[in-house]
Amino acid sequence: MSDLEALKKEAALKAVALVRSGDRVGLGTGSTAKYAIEELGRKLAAGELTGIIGVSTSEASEQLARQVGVPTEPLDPRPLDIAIDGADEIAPNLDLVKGLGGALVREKVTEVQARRLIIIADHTKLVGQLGEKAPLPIEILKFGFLSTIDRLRAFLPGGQLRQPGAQPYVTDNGNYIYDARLPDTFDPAELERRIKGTLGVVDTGLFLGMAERAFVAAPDGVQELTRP
Ligand SMILES: O=C[C@H](O)[C@H](O)[C@H](O)COP(=O)(O)O
Repeated sequence: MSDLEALKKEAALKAVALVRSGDRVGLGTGSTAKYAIEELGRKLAAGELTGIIGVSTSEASEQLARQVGVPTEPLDPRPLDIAIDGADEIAPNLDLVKGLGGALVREKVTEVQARRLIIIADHTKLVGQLGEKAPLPIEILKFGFLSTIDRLRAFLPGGQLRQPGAQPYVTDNGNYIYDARLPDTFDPAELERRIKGTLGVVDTGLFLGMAERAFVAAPDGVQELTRP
């Protein structure tokens, strides 16, 4: 395991330590959340946790949960006790950019119902301001996507349709993603409103005011950050 992978796992174990038997747990998506799902499976198998139910934020996490023995249920209107997920950027106030793994919409729809959203990451995800390192993923309808991108480019120029190969990337919801370049200065809440008010947009990877705390692992230890 590389040093960075070891750090991601360390952060994940800290978050899973907050899960209590009987909890309904939002299962995040990505290379860091993977370690949390595996640890939940390990704890269930070892009898260190009982009766937890996972709610997956992607097909990939659902499949992993099955593999490691975490029982799951689809999202319903009941609150989740806790959700554990990674992030692409973490601002000092714990506002986040998420969605480089393509799961932003299911993550947001699920995690907004969590009493506690715990973010796990390695130290490379910390930024002074959102947009510093990562683009902002915006999920858009496939239908009319070029028109939607035109509308977005009017105030977010410089982004691009996510297209890793010959075809655009398709989300679990059957949509496309526009990876937007964020401006140097902006008001996150205002930008979120503006993007979501754009015809053809499903949702954005801005997670504002949602995370309760973050475990951020660095070579000299795991830092625990809480929302001010
Ligand atoms: O869509 C993916 C999610 O938002 C991930 O939580 C995010 O991309 C971080 O993933 P990773 O832990 O692989 O860096």
